This record gives sequence, structure tokens and C-alpha cells, in this order.
Amino acid sequence: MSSSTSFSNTTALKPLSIKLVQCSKTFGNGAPALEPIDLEIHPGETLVLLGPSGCGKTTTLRLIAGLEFPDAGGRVLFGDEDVTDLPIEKRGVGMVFQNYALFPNMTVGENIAYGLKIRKMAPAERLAKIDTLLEMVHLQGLSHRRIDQLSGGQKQRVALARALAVEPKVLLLDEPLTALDAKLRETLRADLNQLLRKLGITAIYVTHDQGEAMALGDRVVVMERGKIAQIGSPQDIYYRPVNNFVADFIGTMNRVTGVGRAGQLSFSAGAVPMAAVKDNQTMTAMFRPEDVDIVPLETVGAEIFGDVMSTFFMGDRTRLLVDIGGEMPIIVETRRRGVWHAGERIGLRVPEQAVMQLPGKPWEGEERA
Ligand SMILES: Nc1ncnc2c1ncn2[C@@H]1O[C@H](COP(=O)(O)OP(=O)(O)OP(=O)(O)O)[C@@H](O)[C@H]1O
Repeated sequence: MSSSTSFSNTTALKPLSIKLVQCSKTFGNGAPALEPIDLEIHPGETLVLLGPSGCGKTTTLRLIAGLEFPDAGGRVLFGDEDVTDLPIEKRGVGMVFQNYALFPNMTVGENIAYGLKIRKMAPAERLAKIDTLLEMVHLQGLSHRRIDQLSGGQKQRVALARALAVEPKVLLLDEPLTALDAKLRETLRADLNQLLRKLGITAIYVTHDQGEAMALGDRVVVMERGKIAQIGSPQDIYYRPVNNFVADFIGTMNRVTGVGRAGQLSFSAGAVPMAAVKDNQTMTAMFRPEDVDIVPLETVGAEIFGDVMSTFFMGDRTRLLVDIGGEMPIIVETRRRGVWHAGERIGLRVPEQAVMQLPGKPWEGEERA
């Protein structure tokens, strides 16, 4: 993206904060799709709503957009303004959908300028604006193309340019990359990341893809069955999950249960370091597959012994399933080049900083940060 790209007023506008206060949503006479939630989106941040299908992500986004309205008592605030009862066209939001929602019988330029025409922007100004936006989304020179002559990735870039054309106060994106193939998704994700940061616009992004959530979100909201399970930075969510749902939804988690002994959690196949565990206390420790080191068996200090059950070579890394005599095998991911065989006995070490525990358990009543 060239540094000459300007986006007239949007970058000069003060980014907006958004607040949902006790917003719930019940459709028909069913169970609530959304329990009462409180959520604050900081000015200029990209907030990602992440969770499995049906958890209420899209409903939350649509409440912010003004495409749905909360049950009685819920309030939506844009800055200091209460927009709870305003429809979408009065809220100043730009939206991008998974299925592009472009006008198929119009050119790229006409699609982008649609909202500007409605706002009666002068033709010359409109053309200049289209060029700026096309450059911003890396589609220079494509203004006259028909929509059906574009690839999926290009269509989504047009949809993004169209959403930004009217200089919205807030950008809302609902699974915008889901329809694209993996490589394209990554390219567009990187461009989008750069663009959102450059514009400094408040953005809310819905996805069920944890990689996308981590890469794009300043903060991530993990949702489960109409509730917010956790809000935090991608690192918080990954390294400090507040419950088992979050721990298992994001990445892969190993668990071992053992008994405290001199700053370690001991179990039949060995031990992991855990300064917080008290002697004779039963606890479960969690750790990520990529944090487990494979160490030679004869190494002094190899903390866990296990038997390789199976291996999967994944190109940039190898994944091993290792039986350590517990209920579940341990999953190990290593970037080391090596070949391991089923039945082989190996040593594993988990560094202390990689060992996690769920907050509040088993220390009932202990406050979490
Ligand atoms: N218009 C509607 N009428 C009735 N039920 C609805 C409506 N919209 C959503 N729901 C229900 O509300 C719940 C939450 O749906 P929502 O679309 O917000 O989930 P989601 O997390 O975005 O899921 P997905 O990733 O599948 O889109 C689901 O049980 C869904 O079936």
C-alpha cells in the first residue's frame, strides 16, 4: 500500500467507541440466541467475535449494525449517542459480508460509488474517490471491470472499498474471508490487517477461524452459547484461558493430572514443573503441543517418559501422539527435523513458563487477574 494513499476525512475523524449494555436477543419464542451481554469496543480497535457456529456472533454484530434490535432493556451506544432504536442507515456503519453482496450488473467503480451517488457527491469528486479506494484495496485500474469478471478475492476487495467509500464511523465484517481459499485468505488477511491499522477505524470482525481472530484482533471475544466466555488480547486467550471451553476452542491443549511434590506436578510417567502447586495437592496442568521439547532419554532432567503412538509429518513441523499412561495421549509438535517411530520411547520436557492452570481451580475463591 503506498504511503500516498489518503482517505480524506476518515483518518481525521476521531474513532468511535461502542458499548452494548445488557443486550440480549430472543427470536420468536425460542431460547435466547444471546444472553444479556455487556461489551465495550474501544475507539479504533479491531475487536474479533470468535466462537463455534450458533454461539451468537452474527447476532451481536447485527445488533451493532442496527439490523437487529435488542430485547427490551438492552442499549447500544456509539460514543455518547444512544443508537438503540436507530436503523442501519442512520448509524453510519460500513458492512462487509461473506457473500460479497455486490451489485452484479454494475461495474467495480459503480459498486464502490453507489453510496456516494446517493449522497449526491459530484461526479469528478466521485471518480477521484473511486481511484483512492481502488488503490487502497490494491485494485488499481479495475474500475470498469464487471463484477462477474472478478475472482472471489477481488470481489471481497471491492466490497471492502464500497463499505469504506461512505467513510463509516464503524466497519463491521461478517466472515469476510470464509468463502476464499486458504492462500488467498492469508493474503487478504494481511492486507486487511494493514488497512485497519492504517485507517484506525473501529472495526468488529466475526469469524469462527481462530487463526484469523489471532492475526486480526487487538482483542478477541470468545463466545459460547450466547454468552461471552472470555475477552482479551490474542495472547490472553491463548496463554491464559479462563475455562476449558476457551482452552479447547483455541488451538490444542494437553492436560495431565497429578499430585504436587516439591514444586512439581508428579504423575506415573514423570512430572512437569509447577511452582504454585502445594505438596500432596491434586491438580491438572495444561500445556500446548508446541511447547513440549523432545529430549534424549538419557538426558538428566527429562521430566516425562512416553511411547510414541503415531506421527504426522506436516512439512514445517511434525506432530506426535505420545502415550504417557494417562487417559489421553500427549500431543507434541516439533519443528526439529527427525524421524520418530511408533512404539519408540522418548523423553519430553515442558518448560515451567509453558505450564498453565485454569484460574480459580482448585484454589476455590482465589481471585483472577
Ligand atoms: N432470524 C433468526 N430467527 C430465529 N433464530 C435465529 C435467527 N438468527 C439467528 N438465530 C439463532 O440464534 C442463534 C445464534 O445465531 P448467530 O447467527 O448469531 O450465530 P453465529 O455464532 O453467528 O453462528 P454462525 O457462525 O453459524 O453464523 C442460533 O441458534 C441461530 O439459529
